[in-house]
Amino acid sequence: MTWLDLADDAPFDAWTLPYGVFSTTGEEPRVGVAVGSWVLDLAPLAAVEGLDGSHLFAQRTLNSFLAAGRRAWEAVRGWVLELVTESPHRDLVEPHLVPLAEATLHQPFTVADYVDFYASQLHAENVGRIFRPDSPALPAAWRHLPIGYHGRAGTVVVSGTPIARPSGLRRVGAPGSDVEFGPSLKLDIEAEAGFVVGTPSKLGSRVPLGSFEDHVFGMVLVNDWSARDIQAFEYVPLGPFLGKSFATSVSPWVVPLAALEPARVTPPTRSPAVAAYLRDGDPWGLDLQFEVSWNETVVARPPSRELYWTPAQMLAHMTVNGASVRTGDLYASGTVSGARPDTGSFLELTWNGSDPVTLADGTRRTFLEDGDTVTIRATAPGPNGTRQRLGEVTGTITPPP
Ligand SMILES: O=C(O)/C=C/C(=O)CC(=O)CC(=O)O
Ligand SMILES: [Ca+2]
Ligand SMILES: [Mg+2]
Repeated sequence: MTWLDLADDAPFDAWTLPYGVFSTTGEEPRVGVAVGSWVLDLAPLAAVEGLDGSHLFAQRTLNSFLAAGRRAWEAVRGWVLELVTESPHRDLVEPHLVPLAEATLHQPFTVADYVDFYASQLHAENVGRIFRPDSPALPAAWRHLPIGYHGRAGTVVVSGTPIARPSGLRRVGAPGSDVEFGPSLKLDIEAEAGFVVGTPSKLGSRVPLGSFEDHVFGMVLVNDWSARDIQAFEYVPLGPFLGKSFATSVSPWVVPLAALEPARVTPPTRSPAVAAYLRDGDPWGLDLQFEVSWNETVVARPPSRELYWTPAQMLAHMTVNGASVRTGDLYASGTVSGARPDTGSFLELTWNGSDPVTLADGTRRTFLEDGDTVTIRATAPGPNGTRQRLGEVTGTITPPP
């Protein structure tokens, strides 16, 4: 229970307590925690309290705090939970609550490497059917390992950043038609969960499943914008390149793994049995409920609980060859799709444009038009039967530069 007066429709409750970087007019960006409709300004509060770690918060990114490691994350979360739940702290805390409406939110962390997985079976099968109708829906390796590709860290942008329509080479007509250069005609979204690495691993070592929580700090919502026409032409056989590298949006608030404890579920049974390094005794399936809005019309509610691979397995896989991870690494689940229409992409929702959706204003859509706005939100089970909000990631399409 919190002493704060939280509206039912407040962006966050007093449990999730996500971290971000904010500024107010005339002041430097710094680390804050969102609670209700406020941001708790951690640096001055930690200074008043004489905490060792106060320097971690007077920073323009979360990276120093991410690098401080699991003990520090747990200690700070414990401190913040106590501040917002025990009423004697009210006089101390109140002067450091900034209304969210007055805060500018910045990119929360500097992204080191960015990897994108492909963990939703329904998504993989749908895209297989659309792009590779003459092949099996699932690639041969799909049930053996979490398939992924390396993305572009430098074009990960914070929610609200305008997304310029990319141009590239693509076929405008059927397979075999002329290849032309021009603005993408099939600009799409991908609703995903992204995981943020805090503690690095050593080159040449692995991060076993059981060490997931020692390395991964938390989760963001991701929109992996995708130009399907550019992608479909360029990506055989090396995988996504310019069709996805122009921008990937992330939510400004990083939800700590600790807040997701009540959302953990057992993932689906894997068949055939997976290799030992992917066998999870204490699994990290997550029961997230996404909601995709297209110009304010909710068009899909993709659930994540059926994802075949968990974020712990993704990390174990990413490092099984001795590749190391760094503070600020971001890796995403891949598009989260349930049965149609609850898919995490419009490629699937409109079946490659053949089955348009009607928005609340009566207009019909296949892929994104200039001026369209997409907002992805998510909720998850919280403590004691509550439901917690996990924030949102939004972006508006602007004409090609
Ligand atoms: O299956 C394909 O040909 C393409 C798949 C994607 O574009 C999805 C991707 O980026 C990975 C994911 O988000 O699941
Ligand atoms: Ca993706
Ligand atoms: Mg992308």
